[in-house]
Amino acid sequence: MANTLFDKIWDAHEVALLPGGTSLLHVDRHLMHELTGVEAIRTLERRRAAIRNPGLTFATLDHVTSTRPGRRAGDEPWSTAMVDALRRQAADKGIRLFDIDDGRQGIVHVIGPELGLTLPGLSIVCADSHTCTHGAFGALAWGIGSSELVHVLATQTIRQTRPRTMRVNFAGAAGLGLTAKDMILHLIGLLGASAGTGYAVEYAGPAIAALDMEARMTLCNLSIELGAKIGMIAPDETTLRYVQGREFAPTGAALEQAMAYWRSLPSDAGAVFDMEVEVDISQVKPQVTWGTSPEQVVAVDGVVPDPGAQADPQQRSNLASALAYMQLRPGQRMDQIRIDRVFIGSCTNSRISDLQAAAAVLKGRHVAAGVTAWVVPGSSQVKRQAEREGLHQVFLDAGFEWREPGCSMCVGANGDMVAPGQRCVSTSNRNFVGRQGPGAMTHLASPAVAAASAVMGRIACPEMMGGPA
Ligand SMILES: CC(C)[C@H](C(=O)O)[C@@H](O)C(=O)O
Ligand code: SF4
Repeated sequence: MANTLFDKIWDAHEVALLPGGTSLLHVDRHLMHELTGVEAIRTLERRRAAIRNPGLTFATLDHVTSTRPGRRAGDEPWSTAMVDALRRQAADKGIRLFDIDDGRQGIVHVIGPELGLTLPGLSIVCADSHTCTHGAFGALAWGIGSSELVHVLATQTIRQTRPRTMRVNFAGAAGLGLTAKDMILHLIGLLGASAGTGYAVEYAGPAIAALDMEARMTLCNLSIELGAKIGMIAPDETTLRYVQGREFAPTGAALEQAMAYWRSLPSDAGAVFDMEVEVDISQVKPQVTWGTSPEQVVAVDGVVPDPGAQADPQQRSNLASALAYMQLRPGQRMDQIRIDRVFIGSCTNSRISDLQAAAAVLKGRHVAAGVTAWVVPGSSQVKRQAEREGLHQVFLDAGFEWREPGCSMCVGANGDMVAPGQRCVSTSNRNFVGRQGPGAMTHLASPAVAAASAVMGRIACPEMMGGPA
Protein backbone atom coordinates (compact mmCIF):
# COMPACT_ATOMS: atom_id res chain seq x y z
CA MET A 1 0.00 0.00 0.00
CA ALA A 2 1.19 3.50 -0.81
CA ASN A 3 1.89 5.42 2.37
CA THR A 4 2.59 9.03 3.22
CA LEU A 5 5.69 10.24 5.04
CA PHE A 6 3.47 11.02 7.99
CA ASP A 7 1.82 7.57 8.06
CA LYS A 8 5.15 5.78 7.92
CA ILE A 9 6.56 7.58 10.94
CA TRP A 10 3.34 7.52 12.92
CA ASP A 11 2.89 3.76 12.40
CA ALA A 12 6.51 3.09 13.36
CA HIS A 13 5.91 4.85 16.70
CA GLU A 14 2.53 3.46 17.64
CA VAL A 15 2.97 1.39 20.80
CA ALA A 16 -0.74 0.71 21.17
CA LEU A 17 -4.07 1.70 19.74
CA LEU A 18 -6.17 2.80 22.70
CA PRO A 19 -9.90 2.50 23.20
CA GLY A 20 -11.62 5.42 21.50
CA GLY A 21 -9.19 5.37 18.60
CA THR A 22 -6.32 7.37 20.05
CA SER A 23 -2.77 6.11 19.65
CA LEU A 24 -0.07 5.72 22.24
CA LEU A 25 3.16 6.82 20.60
CA HIS A 26 6.75 6.41 21.68
CA VAL A 27 8.64 9.68 22.08
CA ASP A 28 12.21 9.50 20.73
CA ARG A 29 13.28 12.97 21.77
CA HIS A 30 11.77 15.24 24.34
CA LEU A 31 13.05 18.81 24.21
CA MET A 32 12.51 21.11 27.13
CA HIS A 33 12.85 24.79 28.03
CA GLU A 34 12.58 26.61 31.32
CA LEU A 35 9.23 28.31 30.75
CA THR A 36 7.20 25.11 30.52
CA GLY A 37 9.72 22.58 31.86
CA VAL A 38 10.24 23.75 35.43
CA GLU A 39 6.59 23.52 36.41
CA ALA A 40 6.16 20.09 34.78
CA ILE A 41 9.00 18.62 36.78
CA ARG A 42 7.52 20.11 39.94
CA THR A 43 4.20 18.45 39.12
CA LEU A 44 5.98 15.16 38.59
CA GLU A 45 7.68 15.54 41.96
CA ARG A 46 4.38 16.33 43.69
CA ARG A 47 3.02 13.10 42.25
CA ARG A 48 6.15 11.27 43.35
CA ALA A 49 6.65 9.99 39.82
CA ALA A 50 10.05 9.30 38.30
CA ILE A 51 11.28 10.33 34.88
CA ARG A 52 11.06 7.27 32.72
CA ASN A 53 14.04 7.96 30.46
CA PRO A 54 15.96 11.13 31.35
CA GLY A 55 18.50 10.33 28.61
CA LEU A 56 15.87 11.18 25.98
CA THR A 57 15.08 14.63 27.39
CA PHE A 58 17.27 17.57 26.39
CA ALA A 59 16.86 20.96 28.01
CA THR A 60 17.92 24.47 27.15
CA LEU A 61 17.43 28.01 28.44
CA ASP A 62 15.73 30.38 26.03
CA HIS A 63 12.38 31.95 26.96
CA VAL A 64 12.97 33.92 30.14
CA THR A 65 16.75 33.92 29.87
CA SER A 66 18.49 37.26 29.52
CA THR A 67 19.97 38.22 26.14
CA ARG A 68 22.10 41.01 27.62
CA PRO A 69 25.82 40.76 26.94
CA GLY A 70 27.38 39.35 30.11
CA ARG A 71 24.16 37.68 31.25
CA ARG A 72 24.24 34.83 33.76
CA ALA A 73 20.55 33.87 34.06
CA GLY A 74 17.47 36.13 33.89
CA ASP A 75 17.24 39.93 34.05
CA GLU A 76 14.81 39.82 36.99
CA PRO A 77 14.78 37.90 40.26
CA TRP A 78 11.80 35.80 39.11
CA SER A 79 13.39 34.78 35.80
CA THR A 80 16.72 34.06 37.45
CA ALA A 81 14.87 31.86 39.92
CA MET A 82 13.27 29.96 37.02
CA VAL A 83 16.60 29.46 35.27
CA ASP A 84 18.20 28.29 38.51
CA ALA A 85 15.29 25.93 39.13
CA LEU A 86 15.84 24.20 35.78
CA ARG A 87 19.55 23.96 36.52
CA ARG A 88 18.82 22.23 39.82
CA GLN A 89 16.17 19.96 38.34
CA ALA A 90 18.38 18.91 35.43
CA ALA A 91 21.29 18.06 37.75
CA ASP A 92 18.97 16.24 40.10
CA LYS A 93 17.14 14.20 37.42
CA GLY A 94 20.04 13.44 35.13
CA ILE A 95 18.68 15.56 32.28
CA ARG A 96 21.19 17.10 29.91
CA LEU A 97 20.94 20.89 30.05
CA PHE A 98 22.61 23.17 27.55
CA ASP A 99 23.37 25.95 29.99
CA ILE A 100 24.48 29.48 29.16
CA ASP A 101 28.19 28.76 29.54
CA ASP A 102 27.97 25.41 27.73
CA GLY A 103 28.54 26.74 24.21
CA ARG A 104 25.48 24.89 22.88
CA GLN A 105 22.71 26.95 24.49
CA GLY A 106 20.08 28.54 22.32
CA ILE A 107 16.44 28.52 21.29
CA VAL A 108 15.16 24.98 21.61
CA HIS A 109 14.11 24.77 17.94
CA VAL A 110 17.46 26.08 16.76
CA ILE A 111 19.70 23.83 18.83
CA GLY A 112 17.83 20.54 18.23
CA PRO A 113 18.72 20.46 14.51
CA GLU A 114 22.11 22.06 15.06
CA LEU A 115 23.19 19.33 17.49
CA GLY A 116 21.81 16.45 15.43
CA LEU A 117 19.16 15.70 18.05
CA THR A 118 16.60 16.31 15.32
CA LEU A 119 16.79 13.50 12.77
CA PRO A 120 14.51 12.15 10.05
CA GLY A 121 11.96 9.59 11.15
CA LEU A 122 12.07 10.46 14.85
CA SER A 123 9.14 11.46 17.02
CA ILE A 124 10.01 14.72 18.75
CA VAL A 125 7.89 16.63 21.24
CA CYS A 126 8.36 19.76 23.30
CA ALA A 127 5.90 21.81 25.32
CA ASP A 128 6.15 24.56 22.77
CA SER A 129 3.96 25.16 19.75
CA HIS A 130 6.80 25.79 17.30
CA THR A 131 8.11 22.24 17.68
CA CYS A 132 6.70 21.82 14.15
CA THR A 133 10.02 23.38 13.05
CA HIS A 134 11.75 19.99 13.37
CA GLY A 135 9.39 18.56 10.75
CA ALA A 136 11.76 20.11 8.21
CA PHE A 137 13.88 16.96 8.63
CA GLY A 138 11.06 14.54 7.97
CA ALA A 139 10.58 14.02 11.70
CA LEU A 140 7.20 13.73 13.37
CA ALA A 141 7.42 16.76 15.64
CA TRP A 142 4.74 18.71 17.42
CA GLY A 143 4.08 20.96 20.37
CA ILE A 144 2.41 19.47 23.43
CA GLY A 145 0.56 20.93 26.42
CA SER A 146 1.69 21.04 30.05
CA SER A 147 -0.20 17.96 31.21
CA GLU A 148 1.06 16.03 28.18
CA LEU A 149 4.56 17.11 29.13
CA VAL A 150 4.19 15.48 32.55
CA HIS A 151 2.91 12.32 30.82
CA VAL A 152 5.91 12.27 28.48
CA LEU A 153 8.37 12.66 31.35
CA ALA A 154 6.71 9.88 33.31
CA THR A 155 6.23 7.39 30.46
CA GLN A 156 8.28 8.48 27.40
CA THR A 157 5.04 8.06 25.46
CA ILE A 158 2.17 10.28 24.46
CA ARG A 159 -1.48 9.74 23.68
CA GLN A 160 -2.47 11.35 20.44
CA THR A 161 -5.39 11.40 18.03
CA ARG A 162 -4.24 10.69 14.51
CA PRO A 163 -4.60 13.86 12.45
CA ARG A 164 -5.77 13.95 8.83
CA THR A 165 -3.14 14.53 6.17
CA MET A 166 -2.70 17.48 3.84
CA ARG A 167 -0.08 17.95 1.16
CA VAL A 168 0.86 21.41 -0.05
CA ASN A 169 2.67 21.32 -3.37
CA PHE A 170 4.78 24.38 -4.01
CA ALA A 171 5.41 24.84 -7.73
CA GLY A 172 7.27 27.50 -9.70
CA ALA A 173 10.63 29.15 -9.17
CA ALA A 174 11.14 31.79 -6.47
CA GLY A 175 11.47 35.31 -7.88
CA LEU A 176 13.87 38.01 -6.73
CA GLY A 177 14.31 38.18 -2.96
CA LEU A 178 11.69 35.53 -2.23
CA THR A 179 12.50 33.48 0.88
CA ALA A 180 10.95 30.55 2.70
CA LYS A 181 9.42 33.07 5.13
CA ASP A 182 7.59 34.73 2.24
CA MET A 183 6.43 31.37 0.89
CA ILE A 184 4.84 30.29 4.16
CA LEU A 185 3.35 33.72 4.94
CA HIS A 186 1.86 33.74 1.45
CA LEU A 187 0.38 30.27 2.03
CA ILE A 188 -1.12 31.30 5.36
CA GLY A 189 -2.57 34.41 3.71
CA LEU A 190 -4.07 32.26 0.98
CA LEU A 191 -5.58 29.50 3.15
CA GLY A 192 -6.12 31.28 6.48
CA ALA A 193 -4.65 30.76 9.93
CA SER A 194 -6.87 27.80 10.78
CA ALA A 195 -6.80 25.91 7.45
CA GLY A 196 -4.38 23.35 8.86
CA THR A 197 -6.27 22.62 12.07
CA GLY A 198 -6.55 18.85 12.55
CA TYR A 199 -4.05 18.13 9.79
CA ALA A 200 -0.46 16.98 9.56
CA VAL A 201 0.83 18.98 6.61
CA GLU A 202 3.51 17.79 4.22
CA TYR A 203 5.18 20.49 2.12
CA ALA A 204 6.33 19.14 -1.21
CA GLY A 205 7.13 20.08 -4.79
CA PRO A 206 10.12 21.52 -6.64
CA ALA A 207 10.15 24.82 -4.75
CA ILE A 208 10.51 22.91 -1.46
CA ALA A 209 13.19 20.55 -2.81
CA ALA A 210 15.17 23.66 -3.82
CA LEU A 211 15.28 25.00 -0.23
CA ASP A 212 18.27 24.44 2.04
CA MET A 213 17.68 23.02 5.54
CA GLU A 214 17.56 26.36 7.31
CA ALA A 215 14.94 27.65 4.88
CA ARG A 216 12.94 24.45 5.35
CA MET A 217 13.02 25.00 9.12
CA THR A 218 11.72 28.55 8.66
CA LEU A 219 8.89 27.25 6.53
CA CYS A 220 7.90 24.40 8.86
CA ASN A 221 8.18 26.76 11.85
CA LEU A 222 5.03 28.59 10.79
CA SER A 223 2.94 25.43 10.34
CA ILE A 224 1.24 26.16 13.65
CA GLU A 225 0.33 29.62 12.31
CA LEU A 226 -1.50 27.74 9.54
CA GLY A 227 -3.28 25.86 12.32
CA ALA A 228 -1.31 22.62 11.85
CA LYS A 229 0.54 21.14 14.83
CA ILE A 230 2.66 19.10 12.43
CA GLY A 231 4.35 20.37 9.27
CA MET A 232 6.93 18.22 7.55
CA ILE A 233 9.20 17.86 4.53
CA ALA A 234 10.44 14.51 3.24
CA PRO A 235 14.11 13.87 3.91
CA ASP A 236 16.30 14.00 0.80
CA GLU A 237 20.02 14.27 0.09
CA THR A 238 19.99 17.90 1.35
CA THR A 239 18.68 16.61 4.67
CA LEU A 240 21.16 13.75 4.88
CA ARG A 241 24.09 16.03 4.14
CA TYR A 242 23.00 18.47 6.87
CA VAL A 243 22.60 15.81 9.52
CA GLN A 244 25.89 13.96 9.09
CA GLY A 245 28.70 14.80 11.47
CA ARG A 246 26.50 16.58 14.01
CA GLU A 247 27.16 15.83 17.66
CA PHE A 248 24.20 13.54 18.39
CA ALA A 249 23.78 12.11 14.88
CA PRO A 250 24.64 8.46 14.32
CA THR A 251 28.01 7.50 12.87
CA GLY A 252 29.57 4.50 11.17
CA ALA A 253 27.36 1.45 10.63
CA ALA A 254 24.50 3.06 12.57
CA LEU A 255 24.57 6.00 10.17
CA GLU A 256 24.50 3.70 7.13
CA GLN A 257 21.53 1.86 8.58
CA ALA A 258 19.78 5.11 9.49
CA MET A 259 20.35 6.56 6.03
CA ALA A 260 18.77 3.56 4.38
CA TYR A 261 15.74 4.02 6.62
CA TRP A 262 15.60 7.78 6.02
CA ARG A 263 15.64 7.21 2.26
CA SER A 264 12.57 4.98 2.63
CA LEU A 265 10.51 7.67 4.35
CA PRO A 266 9.28 9.95 1.53
CA SER A 267 5.61 9.56 0.62
CA ASP A 268 5.14 6.76 -1.91
CA ALA A 269 3.93 7.55 -5.40
CA GLY A 270 0.17 7.22 -5.25
CA ALA A 271 -0.06 7.90 -1.50
CA VAL A 272 -3.42 9.46 -0.74
CA PHE A 273 -3.81 12.62 1.36
CA ASP A 274 -7.07 13.82 2.85
CA MET A 275 -6.46 17.16 1.19
CA GLU A 276 -4.09 18.46 -1.50
CA VAL A 277 -3.27 22.11 -2.20
CA GLU A 278 -1.29 23.60 -5.09
CA VAL A 279 0.56 26.89 -4.76
CA ASP A 280 2.49 28.58 -7.55
CA ILE A 281 5.15 30.85 -6.10
CA SER A 282 6.51 32.29 -9.35
CA GLN A 283 4.55 35.54 -8.98
CA VAL A 284 4.82 35.84 -5.18
CA LYS A 285 6.76 38.85 -3.86
CA PRO A 286 8.36 39.43 -0.44
CA GLN A 287 5.63 39.52 2.18
CA VAL A 288 4.89 41.52 5.32
CA THR A 289 1.96 41.28 7.71
CA TRP A 290 -0.23 44.33 8.27
CA GLY A 291 -2.55 42.94 10.97
CA THR A 292 -2.70 40.92 14.15
CA SER A 293 -2.74 37.42 12.65
CA PRO A 294 -0.12 35.91 10.33
CA GLU A 295 -2.90 35.46 7.72
CA GLN A 296 -3.21 39.24 7.47
CA VAL A 297 -0.36 39.55 5.04
CA VAL A 298 0.39 41.38 1.77
CA ALA A 299 3.36 42.03 -0.51
CA VAL A 300 5.77 44.69 0.75
CA ASP A 301 4.80 46.83 -2.25
CA GLY A 302 1.09 46.24 -1.53
CA VAL A 303 -1.50 48.25 0.39
CA VAL A 304 -3.42 47.81 3.62
CA PRO A 305 -6.69 46.07 2.73
CA ASP A 306 -10.15 47.61 3.14
CA PRO A 307 -12.42 45.80 5.60
CA GLY A 308 -15.37 47.32 3.71
CA ALA A 309 -14.52 45.07 0.76
CA GLN A 310 -15.20 41.95 2.89
CA ALA A 311 -18.56 40.31 2.28
CA ASP A 312 -18.53 38.36 5.55
CA PRO A 313 -19.48 40.57 8.53
CA GLN A 314 -17.31 38.60 10.95
CA GLN A 315 -14.28 38.94 8.67
CA ARG A 316 -15.08 42.63 8.22
CA SER A 317 -15.06 43.27 11.93
CA ASN A 318 -11.88 41.18 12.45
CA LEU A 319 -10.09 43.24 9.84
CA ALA A 320 -11.38 46.48 11.27
CA SER A 321 -10.19 45.68 14.78
CA ALA A 322 -6.80 44.56 13.47
CA LEU A 323 -6.49 47.87 11.62
CA ALA A 324 -7.47 49.81 14.73
CA TYR A 325 -4.87 48.02 16.89
CA MET A 326 -2.22 48.47 14.21
CA GLN A 327 -3.13 52.16 13.78
CA LEU A 328 -3.43 51.79 10.00
CA ARG A 329 -5.90 53.00 7.38
CA PRO A 330 -7.31 51.00 4.45
CA GLY A 331 -5.42 51.68 1.21
CA GLN A 332 -2.28 52.88 2.98
CA ARG A 333 0.88 51.75 1.18
CA MET A 334 2.86 49.24 3.25
CA ASP A 335 6.17 50.79 2.12
CA GLN A 336 5.12 54.15 3.60
CA ILE A 337 4.58 52.82 7.13
CA ARG A 338 7.15 54.25 9.51
CA ILE A 339 8.68 51.97 12.11
CA ASP A 340 10.41 52.31 15.50
CA ARG A 341 12.01 48.92 16.01
CA VAL A 342 13.51 46.02 14.13
CA PHE A 343 13.97 42.57 15.64
CA ILE A 344 16.02 39.97 13.81
CA GLY A 345 15.78 36.73 15.76
CA SER A 346 13.45 33.94 16.98
CA CYS A 347 13.24 30.25 16.09
CA THR A 348 11.86 31.33 12.71
CA ASN A 349 14.78 33.39 11.42
CA SER A 350 17.85 33.49 13.69
CA ARG A 351 20.09 30.94 12.03
CA ILE A 352 23.35 31.74 10.28
CA SER A 353 21.80 32.07 6.81
CA ASP A 354 19.26 34.53 8.23
CA LEU A 355 22.01 36.65 9.74
CA GLN A 356 24.00 36.44 6.51
CA ALA A 357 20.97 37.63 4.53
CA ALA A 358 20.40 40.57 6.88
CA ALA A 359 24.09 41.50 7.00
CA ALA A 360 24.29 41.46 3.18
CA VAL A 361 21.59 44.15 3.15
CA LEU A 362 23.17 46.17 5.98
CA LYS A 363 26.79 46.14 4.86
CA GLY A 364 27.98 49.74 4.55
CA ARG A 365 24.58 51.11 5.56
CA HIS A 366 23.12 52.51 8.76
CA VAL A 367 19.86 52.15 10.64
CA ALA A 368 17.55 55.17 10.09
CA ALA A 369 17.40 57.84 12.78
CA GLY A 370 14.86 56.96 15.45
CA VAL A 371 14.94 53.21 14.80
CA THR A 372 16.19 50.80 17.49
CA ALA A 373 17.34 47.55 15.93
CA TRP A 374 18.41 44.27 17.50
CA VAL A 375 19.93 41.03 16.30
CA VAL A 376 19.49 38.09 18.64
CA PRO A 377 21.23 34.97 17.29
CA GLY A 378 19.29 31.74 17.73
CA SER A 379 22.09 29.90 19.47
CA SER A 380 25.58 30.21 20.85
CA GLN A 381 26.86 28.27 17.84
CA VAL A 382 25.15 30.67 15.44
CA LYS A 383 26.58 33.60 17.38
CA ARG A 384 30.11 32.24 17.28
CA GLN A 385 29.92 31.48 13.57
CA ALA A 386 28.55 34.96 12.85
CA GLU A 387 31.43 36.45 14.80
CA ARG A 388 33.94 34.33 12.90
CA GLU A 389 32.43 35.66 9.66
CA GLY A 390 32.50 39.24 10.94
CA LEU A 391 28.72 39.61 10.66
CA HIS A 392 28.47 41.05 14.18
CA GLN A 393 30.70 43.92 13.05
CA VAL A 394 28.40 44.61 10.10
CA PHE A 395 25.44 44.76 12.49
CA LEU A 396 27.26 46.92 15.04
CA ASP A 397 28.55 49.30 12.35
CA ALA A 398 24.98 49.60 11.04
CA GLY A 399 23.80 50.62 14.53
CA PHE A 400 22.23 47.31 15.58
CA GLU A 401 22.56 45.80 19.05
CA TRP A 402 24.28 42.40 19.02
CA ARG A 403 22.75 40.28 21.80
CA GLU A 404 23.10 36.87 23.41
CA PRO A 405 20.97 33.92 22.17
CA GLY A 406 17.36 33.40 23.31
CA CYS A 407 13.72 34.01 22.40
CA SER A 408 13.99 37.65 23.42
CA MET A 409 11.59 40.07 21.72
CA CYS A 410 9.73 37.33 19.86
CA VAL A 411 7.50 36.99 22.92
CA GLY A 412 9.08 39.32 25.48
CA ALA A 413 8.93 36.66 28.21
CA ASN A 414 12.36 37.71 29.49
CA GLY A 415 11.45 41.41 29.48
CA ASP A 416 12.88 42.22 26.01
CA MET A 417 9.84 44.11 24.74
CA VAL A 418 8.70 46.65 22.21
CA ALA A 419 7.31 49.71 24.02
CA PRO A 420 3.57 50.44 23.94
CA GLY A 421 2.55 52.20 20.72
CA GLN A 422 5.81 51.35 18.98
CA ARG A 423 5.89 49.59 15.62
CA CYS A 424 8.32 46.76 14.99
CA VAL A 425 9.34 44.80 11.91
CA SER A 426 10.13 41.36 13.29
CA THR A 427 11.47 38.14 11.76
CA SER A 428 9.46 36.08 14.28
CA ASN A 429 6.24 34.15 13.67
CA ARG A 430 3.46 35.81 15.66
CA ASN A 431 1.98 39.29 15.34
CA PHE A 432 -0.80 38.79 17.87
CA VAL A 433 -2.13 41.69 19.92
CA GLY A 434 0.47 42.43 22.60
CA ARG A 435 2.81 39.67 21.46
CA GLN A 436 5.97 41.79 21.66
CA GLY A 437 4.69 43.76 24.64
CA PRO A 438 1.44 45.52 25.63
CA GLY A 439 0.35 47.86 22.84
CA ALA A 440 3.27 46.85 20.60
CA MET A 441 2.55 46.60 16.86
CA THR A 442 4.30 43.79 14.98
CA HIS A 443 4.92 43.35 11.26
CA LEU A 444 6.28 39.90 10.39
CA ALA A 445 8.79 39.68 7.55
CA SER A 446 11.97 37.98 6.34
CA PRO A 447 15.46 38.99 7.60
CA ALA A 448 16.20 40.86 4.35
CA VAL A 449 12.97 42.87 4.62
CA ALA A 450 13.63 43.55 8.31
CA ALA A 451 17.15 44.78 7.53
CA ALA A 452 15.99 47.00 4.64
CA SER A 453 13.22 48.39 6.84
CA ALA A 454 15.76 49.27 9.54
CA VAL A 455 17.78 51.25 6.99
CA MET A 456 14.77 53.01 5.48
CA GLY A 457 12.94 53.68 8.75
CA ARG A 458 9.80 52.34 7.08
CA ILE A 459 8.68 48.94 5.78
CA ALA A 460 10.86 48.17 2.78
CA CYS A 461 12.53 45.42 0.79
CA PRO A 462 16.19 45.65 -0.24
CA GLU A 463 15.24 46.73 -3.78
CA MET A 464 13.68 49.88 -2.32
CA MET A 465 16.93 51.07 -0.73
CA GLY A 466 18.28 52.65 -3.93
CA GLY A 467 21.83 52.24 -5.25
CA PRO A 468 24.76 50.59 -3.48
CA ALA A 469 25.67 51.84 -0.02
C1 LIG B 1 6.02 29.76 25.89
C2 LIG B 1 5.67 28.74 24.89
C3 LIG B 1 4.79 27.74 25.52
C4 LIG B 1 5.12 29.38 23.64
C5 LIG B 1 4.68 28.35 22.63
O1 LIG B 1 4.14 27.30 22.93
O2 LIG B 1 4.82 28.56 21.45
C6 LIG B 1 6.13 30.30 23.01
O3 LIG B 1 7.28 29.66 22.62
C7 LIG B 1 5.50 31.03 21.87
O4 LIG B 1 6.09 31.10 20.80
O5 LIG B 1 4.41 31.57 22.05
S1 SF4 C 1 11.60 32.17 19.59
FE1 SF4 C 1 9.50 32.82 19.84
S2 SF4 C 1 8.26 31.36 18.74
FE2 SF4 C 1 10.28 30.46 19.03
S3 SF4 C 1 10.10 29.25 20.87
FE3 SF4 C 1 10.87 31.26 21.47
S4 SF4 C 1 9.04 32.43 21.98
FE4 SF4 C 1 8.34 30.64 20.85
